[in-house]
Amino acid sequence: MGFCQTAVSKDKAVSLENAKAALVKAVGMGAELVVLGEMFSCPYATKFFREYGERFSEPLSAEACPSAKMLSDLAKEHGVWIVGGSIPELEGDKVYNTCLVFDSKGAVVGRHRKAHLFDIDVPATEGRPAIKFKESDVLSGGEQVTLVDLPWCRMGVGICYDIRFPEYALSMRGLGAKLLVYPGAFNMTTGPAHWSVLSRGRAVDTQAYVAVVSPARSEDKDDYQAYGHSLLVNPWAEVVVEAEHEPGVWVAEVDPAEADRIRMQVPTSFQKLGGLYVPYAARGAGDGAPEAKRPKL
Ligand SMILES: O=C(O)CCC(=O)C(=O)O
Repeated sequence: MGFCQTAVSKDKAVSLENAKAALVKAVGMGAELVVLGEMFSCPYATKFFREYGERFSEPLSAEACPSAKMLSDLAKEHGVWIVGGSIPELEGDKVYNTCLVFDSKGAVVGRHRKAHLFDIDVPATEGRPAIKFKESDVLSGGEQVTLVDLPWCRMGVGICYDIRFPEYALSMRGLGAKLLVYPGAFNMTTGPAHWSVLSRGRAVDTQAYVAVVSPARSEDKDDYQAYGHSLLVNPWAEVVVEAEHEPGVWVAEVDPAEADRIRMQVPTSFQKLGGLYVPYAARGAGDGAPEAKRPKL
C-alpha cells in the first residue's frame, strides 16, 4: 500500500502534478493500492471549496472534474487501485468533501462523502495555537458508511474528522472491513495531540489496519498548516509507517490475515454485551445535555 503525502498549491494544475508524480513513484515502489490526502488539489479553507469544486458525471471529463479524471487515468494506466484523497464535490448547489475510490481499470467503485463535518472552536492555550473551523458553513455531510471490496479484503473509508467517531469505525468493522482508510488533514493544534492516538485507538477498537494520509505541510505560514504525519497502524495498534510533515511517498505491506489472527487472539467481537450499553450513538445525543447547552460553533 502506498501513501502519498503531497504539497497542495493554489494552482490546481501544480497540485495535480504533485499527486501524479507521487502516485507514479508509489507504483514504482511496488504499491498496488495508493492513497492520497484530504483535499489534495484544493487549499484547505472553506472559502476555496466551492471555487475548486468538481462535478462528477460518467464518463469523467477533464473539464468538469480534472482531479477525478487524472486519478481514473492513472489507475487504468498503471493497473492500481487508488483511494483518491478527497475533492470538493459539487452536486446541485451543494458541496461535499468526497473521496473517490478507483479500481485498477479506472472505474469509480466507491464514493465517500465526509459524514462528520469539522466544526470546532479551540482557544489558544500555552503551547497550543487556537483553531476554529466550520466546514458546515459550506459543506453538506454525507449519510453513508462507505465500503469497497478490494481484491485483498474489504476496506472502509472515512475522511479526517470521521476518525473521531468510534461508532463509524465500528460500523465499517461490523460490515466486514479489515482495512480502514482515512484521508485527513489535521492541524497543528489537534494533530500533535490526537492524530496518532485516534488512529491507534480505531485500530484497537476494530482490530483492523488503519491508514491515515495527509497533505504535506505548506511552507507558507498564511496557509492552513496540515499536521502531515501520514500513518499506517496494524491491527495490533503498532505504527508500521509514520511520515514527518514534508512531501513524500511511503510503501508498506498490509496483510488482511493479520486482522483475522488478532480477532481470534483477542475475541472482543464475540464478547460484546449489547444489552449493557447505553444507546449513545443516537444522532446528537451529546451527553444527554438539552439542546440549549450545545456549543455554538
Ligand atoms: O479532528 C480534527 O482535529 C481535525 C479534523 C480535520 O482537520 C478535518 O476534518 O478536516
